[in-house]
Amino acid sequence: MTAPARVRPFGERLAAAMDVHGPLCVGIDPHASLLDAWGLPDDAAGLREFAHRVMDAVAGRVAAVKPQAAFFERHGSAGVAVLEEVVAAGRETGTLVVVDAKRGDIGSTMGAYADAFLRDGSPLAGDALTVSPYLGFGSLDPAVDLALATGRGLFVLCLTSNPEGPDVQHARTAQGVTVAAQVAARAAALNTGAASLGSIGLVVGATVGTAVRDAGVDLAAVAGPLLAPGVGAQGAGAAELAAVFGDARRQVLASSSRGVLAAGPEVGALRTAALEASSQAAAALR
Ligand SMILES: O=c1ccn([C@@H]2O[C@H](COP(=O)(O)O)[C@@H](O)[C@H]2O)c(=O)[nH]1
Repeated sequence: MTAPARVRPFGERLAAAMDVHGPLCVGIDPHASLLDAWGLPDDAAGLREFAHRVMDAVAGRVAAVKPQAAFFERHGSAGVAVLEEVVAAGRETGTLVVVDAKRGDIGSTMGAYADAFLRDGSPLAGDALTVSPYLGFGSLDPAVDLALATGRGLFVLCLTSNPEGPDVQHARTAQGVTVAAQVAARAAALNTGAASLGSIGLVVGATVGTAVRDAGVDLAAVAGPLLAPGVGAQGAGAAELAAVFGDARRQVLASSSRGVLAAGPEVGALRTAALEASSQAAAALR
């Protein structure tokens, strides 16, 4: 009997993509204001044109794209269909797709989210999904299991880029460690034995300043990818990336949405902005 083909883990695929293209993820966040600035209607047709222009500009040229599910869901089922098209375009062009849906629920419901976003054959299943551990890290088990079984990945919210995050993430558990440090330790345990990067990553905002140190989070020990939103529109740049991530900088996938999308609507201008952001991230993180 032949052994089943081994699926290549997400972490390995992401490490390879970052080696080729640099450490940038382009966020696809079709804000109503951006649709307007691009001369597109704030409806599913406008959304579709926007999303395809971004994919035309960056697919095969950056390590990953990150469609923000909320901006697709606000257009109802027609918007979700466009999200499915983005996922399909990523598959067709060999571009990794991180679906930023930040799912998190009790374990039994988490199984259904995993089925939607991480199961082979699901039209919403990209290469990785953002998830929230704030119903308890163990509630994510169905997503962890399915991601690892299908060669997909997770990015678990750890230290988010918004100013409200520390209220929860810097709080201390009964064991005396911060919530963020505990999230990081759980991710590290899941990446034990991974060949290059593990497939269970964290979200750590590039805007968090000294929070990694303040909250006692050991990012290098995670041995998985670190998705770093906050680059561009939220104010972080090369200096912040280098300062926040220190010794863990080789694990970082910097993420910029509006910072790149503001260059639209022309495909060439979007591509130039993305490649420039990618070079800057590479220089900051090398
Ligand atoms: O801590 C987090 C987690 C996720 N995000 C998401 O990233 C983008 C940021 O967009 P910009 O236009 O580059 O500011 C957006 O989809 C957020 O939901 C984050 O910003 N911070």
